[in-house]
Amino acid sequence: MRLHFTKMQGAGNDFVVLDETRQRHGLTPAQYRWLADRHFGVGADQILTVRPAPHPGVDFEYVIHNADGGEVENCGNGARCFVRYVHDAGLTDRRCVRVQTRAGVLTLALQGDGRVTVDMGAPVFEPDRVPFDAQGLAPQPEGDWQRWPLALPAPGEPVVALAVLSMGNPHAVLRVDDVQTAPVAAWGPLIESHPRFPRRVNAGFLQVVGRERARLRVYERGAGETLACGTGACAAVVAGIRLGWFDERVDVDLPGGRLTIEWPRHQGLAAPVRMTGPAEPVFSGVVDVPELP
Ligand SMILES: N[C@H](CCC[C@H](N)C(=O)O)C(=O)O
Repeated sequence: MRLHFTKMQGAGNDFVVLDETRQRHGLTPAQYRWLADRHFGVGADQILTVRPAPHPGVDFEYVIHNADGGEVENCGNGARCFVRYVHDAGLTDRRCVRVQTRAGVLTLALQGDGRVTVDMGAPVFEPDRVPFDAQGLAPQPEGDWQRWPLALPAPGEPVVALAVLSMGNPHAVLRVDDVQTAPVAAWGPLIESHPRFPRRVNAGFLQVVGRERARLRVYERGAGETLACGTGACAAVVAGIRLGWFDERVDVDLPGGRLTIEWPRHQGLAAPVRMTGPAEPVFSGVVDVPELP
């Protein structure tokens, strides 16, 4: 199947963008995996698909597949690239669009300086909506929101304390002294696939630099460590604000670039998280995707 695509990146998190506004391609998980493969395919952390609005309340449908071929609920860096794509491709003349994802509706706005601001919606702590093992995940009263002990499956591994929450997609945040020396390669896969997370989880390694500065590395569900994770930056800042480490606006430095996250916690736990960061096209191309079951 011959496909037109556009390669994009947001703070180094990279994407293949497909336009299905006129027709569906009907790709299989194996074909999404092929497109994401950095040796046999195009190469990307995620595949983003633009589809027509499923209802009048939004402008487009925004569909996300991880490099492992699985469809997921949300992708923050991808959302910024999404609005840059639909604007540059002439699919809209608006600089602010609303999109429907599996997790809900996002509002995406192109800024004058080329960056993009996304209203990511409210974080979710309730176990019945957080795709985790609900055991013991009842929301804690403010102030003593516990960091969750997680006994890693490997015997002899230390018990780590994680903050778990959802930005539409699941996140587990671990505080570390220095992201450079954090055990991302060793612990990331263990946390990602730990039995406590029945739909797996994105594992964030957070270094608190100051009340308005953080450094973060993320071992992403279905993609491994990426150069940036937008929902991961949102989850880390929200967890840090609730645990008293941050003010309500934090610059987060990830290996691929900087994201600015704002959460007006004083408005309540249901306050929406806003993320601002870069979104850049890299190249466009045509590729023959093999027939894969
Ligand atoms: N790996 C994530 C999806 C992509 C999220 C990330 N690339 C972002 O920018 O938010 C998951 O399985 O939930």
